[in-house]
Amino acid sequence: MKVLKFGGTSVGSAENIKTLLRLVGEENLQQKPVVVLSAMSGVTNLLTDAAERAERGEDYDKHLKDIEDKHFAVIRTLLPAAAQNPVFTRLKIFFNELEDLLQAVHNLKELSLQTKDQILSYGERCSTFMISHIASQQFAEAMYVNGSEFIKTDSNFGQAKVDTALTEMLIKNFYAANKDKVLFVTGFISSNAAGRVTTLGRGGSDYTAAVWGAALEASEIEIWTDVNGMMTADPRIVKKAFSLPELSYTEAMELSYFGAKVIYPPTMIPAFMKKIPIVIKNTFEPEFAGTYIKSDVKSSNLPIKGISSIDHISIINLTGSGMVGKAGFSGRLFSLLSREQINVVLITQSSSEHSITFAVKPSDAAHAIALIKKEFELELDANKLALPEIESNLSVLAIVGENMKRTPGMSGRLFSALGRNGINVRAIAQGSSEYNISVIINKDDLSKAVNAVHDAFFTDLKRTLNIFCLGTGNIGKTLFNQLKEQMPFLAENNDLQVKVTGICNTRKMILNAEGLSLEDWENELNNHGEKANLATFVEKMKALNLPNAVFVDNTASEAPISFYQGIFESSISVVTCNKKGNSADYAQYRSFKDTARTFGVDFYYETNVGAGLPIIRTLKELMMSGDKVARIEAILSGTISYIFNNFKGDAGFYETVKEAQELGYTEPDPRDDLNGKDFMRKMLILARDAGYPLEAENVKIDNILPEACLKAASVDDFYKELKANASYFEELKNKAASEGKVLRYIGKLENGNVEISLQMVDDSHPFYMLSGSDNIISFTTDRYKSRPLVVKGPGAGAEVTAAGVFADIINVGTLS
Ligand SMILES: NC(=O)c1ccc[n+]([C@@H]2O[C@H](COP(=O)([O-])OP(=O)(O)OC[C@H]3O[C@@H](n4cnc5c(N)ncnc54)[C@H](O)[C@@H]3O)[C@@H](O)[C@H]2O)c1
Ligand SMILES: N[C@@H](CCO)C(=O)O
Ligand code: NA
Repeated sequence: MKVLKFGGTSVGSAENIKTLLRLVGEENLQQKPVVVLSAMSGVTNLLTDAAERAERGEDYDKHLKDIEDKHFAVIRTLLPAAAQNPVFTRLKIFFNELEDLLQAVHNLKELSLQTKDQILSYGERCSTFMISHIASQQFAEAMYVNGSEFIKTDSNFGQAKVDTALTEMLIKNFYAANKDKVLFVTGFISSNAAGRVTTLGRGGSDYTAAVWGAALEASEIEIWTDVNGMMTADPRIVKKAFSLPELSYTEAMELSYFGAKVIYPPTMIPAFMKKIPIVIKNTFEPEFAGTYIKSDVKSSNLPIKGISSIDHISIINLTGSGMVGKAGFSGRLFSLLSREQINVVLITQSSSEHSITFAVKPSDAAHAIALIKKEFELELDANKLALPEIESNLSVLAIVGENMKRTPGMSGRLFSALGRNGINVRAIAQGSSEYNISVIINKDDLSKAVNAVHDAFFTDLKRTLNIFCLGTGNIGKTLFNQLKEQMPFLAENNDLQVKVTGICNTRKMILNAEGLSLEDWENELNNHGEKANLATFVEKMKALNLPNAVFVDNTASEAPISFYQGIFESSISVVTCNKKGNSADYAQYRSFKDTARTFGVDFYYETNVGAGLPIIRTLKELMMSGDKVARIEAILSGTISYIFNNFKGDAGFYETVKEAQELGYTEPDPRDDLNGKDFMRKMLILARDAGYPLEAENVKIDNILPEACLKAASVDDFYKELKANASYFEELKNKAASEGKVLRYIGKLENGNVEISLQMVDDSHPFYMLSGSDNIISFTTDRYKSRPLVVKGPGAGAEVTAAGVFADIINVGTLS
């Protein structure tokens, strides 16, 4: 059987409670799970506030009312009218008791820890009672359990210590007598020998789950929260942080000791003692595997598991000859602090024993100094000890992982990353277990430091790219073939692995964090994929939260564009051959670039212009190196180029267009090529990259088609009209030929103006000599003034386009 614990957010609203019950329903109900619940989010704070207000003699009615409303709204939403009454009645009894207690505090102006525990207990009791009743609509065997009756503790109110033997016996007996029930147990609360309510302190509901799990030898303890498990670093600081699939208990404790609030370390101890795996799962992304904390973790190639940090600490320095050789000095110091409940975060001592530095919470620092002055009065008076000094505005950063022990060079890597980034280290401590190396740095440097250290330790991973591919047409398919061919070479020569972790087309989609087989992807997608839904695909991609993720858009659709923004914001790079994004409104183009930059990810779209030809890149490098673009002249429609190069002699126009389509040069809809729209998009993107904030309507286009072709409502009609208008095209061709010229469709950008025109050029024109689907682009710049820089070659076709997409993908994370 399993123990499932749901935290405050998971029970925080009607919607979330429904999700929670669905998750419980998906369990194997043959072996009844035990469900441990927290108070609804916000309620514990409201209760604390109310109690403190009462103590000060202030009004607390609004707090009570808020708590009541929160619960009653859920009852009205999730229970049918007929079933509401008993729950309302019971909760009203709870609220009356609570009001009496608060009234008593108000009268006495005194709030003992014992009374406070009693008051707080109503948070868990209300939520759990209510939810167990909602659950009973779904499973008849749902039962409310006041957990305080089964977890027996000492009388240390606020942070009680569990009597394990007695507790385990009580839980076992109770469970045995109620084996057929799904127990909904209040987290956090317990009771002492006299039956008074006690509480288990911070992270108390996790602790409840661990205690029940250990007593019942559960197969697993699932902690359902609102994040995707434990991550390599605080994701608010490190955008590239990713979820860890597995951790040992020690690693999890070290990681969460500093910062990672996912689970409170002591709560793991009961599970650790009985080797029961703890799984951290996300209620809002249940399909995400989460983090397993267990004893037999698979060996991992990660040098460290993560970086944890404490945002704000103070350090206290003690120096003086009084410490030298005095066994027991540090003993006296630290037992004093522990007696006074001051938590010492970290200690370093110089080898000369001349000084001791230790870190505490800033709010404890002044108290610690006062205690030291009193305890060491004699030493201070005799000048054997200097007055203790406090330094504030500091942070702790720690790297954690069991592999450190076996791997030399770990601290070297840590300190060189800090050094390279100009971060000053105030103090260092290495846990004797070698699971943890901690440094104290300035608070202002914390974010930079954690990011730099994350990069330094997880760069190997950078070499695995996880790609999510949209579109399996002409370009998408060719890309997969190229990837398959090239994979062994990349692994061998570039330490690079490209994993296809998702594929989606208009019909089907499939995702797999392990990577999909490139031999068999088509069969996998068609036979094991689910029905395609782009929004779901993107959500699932984000949920997988893989490092170095790249979203590859190989469609010609508008649909994916609206997702780019959110994808960048999830720190995922985008590679696209789809021009629709960059050629829609300027504001959107701008926002894509800015967002990608803010989130430190890449946005590559080389194939938007001239397929695989290095055009976007060339322009970018010209601009970055300070050159100024005076003029761009270009032929950028591979399709029209092919048509003009092959529509000669006896060849018909219609047949030539068909050929271009069969050769894979045209857009999925060839009208986009012939009406100049595709060319317009490319010119617009170039102009924007060259620094002009233009819109599509600013581009002047010469039309090369007769009216009837332009108006064709479908591709079939379009081809019919091309046939019917054969003479129009013949005339064009003959006119050019009679003058010894060729037809060229040429785009020009000059002084922020863009136009595309149909021209007849003779052999003195640089664009005269072209063949196949060639594109040509000439950049006239400050530096390339009298003779322009020219890029020329095939600018359409599946192989060259897929190759351009491929190159963009492998550049992710490596080019700036
Ligand atoms: N052909 C070229 O030479 C060339 C050159 C440069 C750029 N491009 C660009 O490449 C892109 C793809 O062209 P293609 O010839 O491979 O097209 P295609 O029609 O052969 O394939 C498009 C694929 O996208 C999928 N798709 C469409 N809308 C989708 C959606 N909303 N969600 C998920 N999947 C969707 C389709 O199922 C199909 O698999 C186009 O944007 C084109 O402009 C092509
Ligand atoms: N259809 C496009 C493909 C390259 O973007 C062309 O003919 O140029
Ligand atoms: Na290109």
